[in-house]
Amino acid sequence: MDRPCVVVARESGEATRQRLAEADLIDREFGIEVADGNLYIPVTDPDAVPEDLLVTPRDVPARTPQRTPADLLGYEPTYERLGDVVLVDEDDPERADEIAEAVVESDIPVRSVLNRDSKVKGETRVRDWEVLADEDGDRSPTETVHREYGHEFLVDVDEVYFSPRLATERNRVVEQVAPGEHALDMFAGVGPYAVPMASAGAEVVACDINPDAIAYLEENAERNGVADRITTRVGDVRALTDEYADWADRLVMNLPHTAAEFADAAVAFAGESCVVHLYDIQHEDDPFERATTALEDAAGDEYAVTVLEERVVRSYAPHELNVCLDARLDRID
Ligand SMILES: C[S@@+](CC[C@H](N)C(=O)[O-])C[C@H]1O[C@@H](n2cnc3c(N)ncnc32)[C@H](O)[C@@H]1O
Repeated sequence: MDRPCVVVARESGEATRQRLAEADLIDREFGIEVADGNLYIPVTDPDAVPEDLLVTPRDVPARTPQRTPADLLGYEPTYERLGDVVLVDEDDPERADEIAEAVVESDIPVRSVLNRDSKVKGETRVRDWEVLADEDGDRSPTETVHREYGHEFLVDVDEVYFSPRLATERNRVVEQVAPGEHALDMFAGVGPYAVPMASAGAEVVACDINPDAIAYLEENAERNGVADRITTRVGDVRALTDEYADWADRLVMNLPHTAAEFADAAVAFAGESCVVHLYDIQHEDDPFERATTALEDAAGDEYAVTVLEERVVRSYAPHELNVCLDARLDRID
């Protein structure tokens, strides 16, 4: 029987599949079909599909039902998938073990199950993990390959900060990048902004204080074929203000809680006209005030600050929001 499917060229298939998955539009009762260089992705609600995608009827095969951890447990556990690693956030050790066992027994592809063992810590924002299950003793249970909007990232959550939850937000920023622009990723991690910005044609400088993050970023630049467009630096990004003074057309400042303290460095990096994506975590009452004020104070009468977008990325804690301020700095002659 025909089902509504998004049809897309195979090269853009993974990026489209991810967009549809994030919008929760994939009809998981049917399989994705590859034919004639195209992917046919069954969707639950054709009217909700973004207008730039084409929907067509197609007789795609029904999927054999998969056993999920929830089927085995009788309740819906909370977990995130990062490549073939499953990340659990469970305080009760018995319940954590029960979830890990169900995850391994289920039909989801998994190599290891990790439980959060601390909050993110210190400058590098890395947390401790407890290994609950490790199905392949030959590889590190904390290292995996994560795929996001057509790019792949090798990441070890024991060595570097990484969150798969920001995929849509990162793509929103990357979609604004123009070929040839200078983009400086001030807190780059393993490169989930830097690598796709380079793929979009930007000349990228990526900095991180964590040497392991930069080692992974360099590996990820190679994996995604953009190593020639990314320059890396290890250390406090403020040490680069002379080397990259007046250089940037775009700045990514993804160090929520503290990025606003780096507004002076951002102004030093800014060229004639520079778009800044400044992330913050603030109370819901006025979540953009601190970032806006910090940029305006740092800009002084050297740059005009125009707010382009005030975006709520996600809820962080009760009454606290993770937000992104998009602003443009234009030099005043
Ligand atoms: C929240 S993580 C974001 C990483 C990456 N942008 C992402 O989306 O996955 C912030 C990163 O900033 C780095 N960092 C912290 N302080 C820094 C500093 N002063 N200069 C450069 N990097 C810094 C940390 O090591 C960490 O990798």
